[in-house]
Amino acid sequence: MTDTPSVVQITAERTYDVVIGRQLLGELPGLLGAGVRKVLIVHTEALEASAAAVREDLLAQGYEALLAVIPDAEGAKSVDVLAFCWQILGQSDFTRSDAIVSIGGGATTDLAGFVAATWLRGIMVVHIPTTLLGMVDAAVGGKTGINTAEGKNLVGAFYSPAGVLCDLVALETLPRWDFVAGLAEIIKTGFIADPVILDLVEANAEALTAWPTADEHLWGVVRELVERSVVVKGRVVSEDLKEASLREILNYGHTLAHAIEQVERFAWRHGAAVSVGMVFAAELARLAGRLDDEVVDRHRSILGSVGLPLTYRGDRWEQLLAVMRRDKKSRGDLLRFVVLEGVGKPSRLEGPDPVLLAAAFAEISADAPTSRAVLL
Ligand SMILES: NC(=O)c1ccc[n+]([C@@H]2O[C@H](COP(=O)([O-])OP(=O)(O)OC[C@H]3O[C@@H](n4cnc5c(N)ncnc54)[C@H](O)[C@@H]3O)[C@@H](O)[C@H]2O)c1
Ligand SMILES: O=C(O)C(=O)C[C@@H](O)[C@H](O)[C@H](O)COP(=O)(O)O
Ligand SMILES: [Zn+2]
Repeated sequence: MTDTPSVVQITAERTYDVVIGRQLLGELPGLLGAGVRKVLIVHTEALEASAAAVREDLLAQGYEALLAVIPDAEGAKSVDVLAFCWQILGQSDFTRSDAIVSIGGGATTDLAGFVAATWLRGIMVVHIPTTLLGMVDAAVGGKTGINTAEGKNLVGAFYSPAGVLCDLVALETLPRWDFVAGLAEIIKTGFIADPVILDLVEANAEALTAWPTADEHLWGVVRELVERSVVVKGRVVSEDLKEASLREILNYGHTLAHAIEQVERFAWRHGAAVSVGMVFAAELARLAGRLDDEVVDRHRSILGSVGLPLTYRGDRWEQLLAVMRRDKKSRGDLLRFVVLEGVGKPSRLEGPDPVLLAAAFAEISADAPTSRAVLL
């Protein structure tokens, strides 16, 4: 694998680079610039060593650098953790010329991005994603936020970072199932916009599920998957940062996924829920006469081939439906879904008949009928 970093430039609110490569932490001062004096490094305990290394580096370069240790995973995305970070910033006199650096998975970058968006109505943030999902999706594009008791990401802001450093070295320690969860968003990107991604995953499925790996070829594949996913996301958010329309395609599979996460009290990984959500969306599109069997089958085969779940328990439909009504794509009583009309051909399905929705859910419920003739 080449050691030369690749750069994807995004113009959304501001112009910034997403740098993809190895050993990139030395690039951080260049992204922060000379005007910044204080930096709050937001991280979880799992990333303590990386955060300490970044802090040492920044101190050596003359910055004042503080650490904020936040809870792991979805535990970070709460109003209490947000207030904890605000308190550190306030007590340390952070001004508009200071900055936040996040080091961690998507939960950390979502929280830290929202801290940056809200402190003094917006200070600089640089993300250093350390999960596959963070690199290909969460750290890129400026969606930030927290959960509330009523649902996932219900409070947040669109707030673009000043830069993103995807240092692939971080993936060496990423546990297999967190790596696989990241593949779900990569596969999503393949279905909505880049079929080459699907080919790459299909050709390397077995090896990808044996993560972590020392196989140089596979590292090259992972790098290409990260680059391709970031290119798609960058293109979409550069055109529609605030999700007026096009950006909704990045939400493929998420209407049901977020409901599953909520009903499961966040015991499911986001990527796993997105996997089930995409199979549901594919079934919905098929039942609505929009998508052919072949593409629906390809959802099950590719997601299943990397070990992602394809079904959900059948007895929670009413609960899921209630949560889905709070999805950000809803308009009043109108439920709206991103569906596909083919690979790379996303569209919307608005206000589907409740019978159709229930039938699509029956197809993915753990006690799903083997026949696909539910509505025929
Ligand atoms: N803002 C967006 O556009 C966007 C996009 C996709 C997902 N998200 C959000 O991202 C979150 C999911 O992100 P995630 O899958 O990265 O989960 P996560 O942030 O919960 O991280 C998963 C686990 O990996 C650990 N970890 C992180 N980096 C590691 C490393 N290098 N080595 C070992 N362990 C490491 C973490 O401690 C955690 O336990 C969800 O909250 C989701 O809503 C946001
Ligand atoms: O960037 C986007 O836009 C996305 O929808 C990407 C999703 O993968 C991500 O999970 C996002 O956080 C979901 O956003 P939400 O608006 O549905 O909360
Ligand atoms: Zn997602």
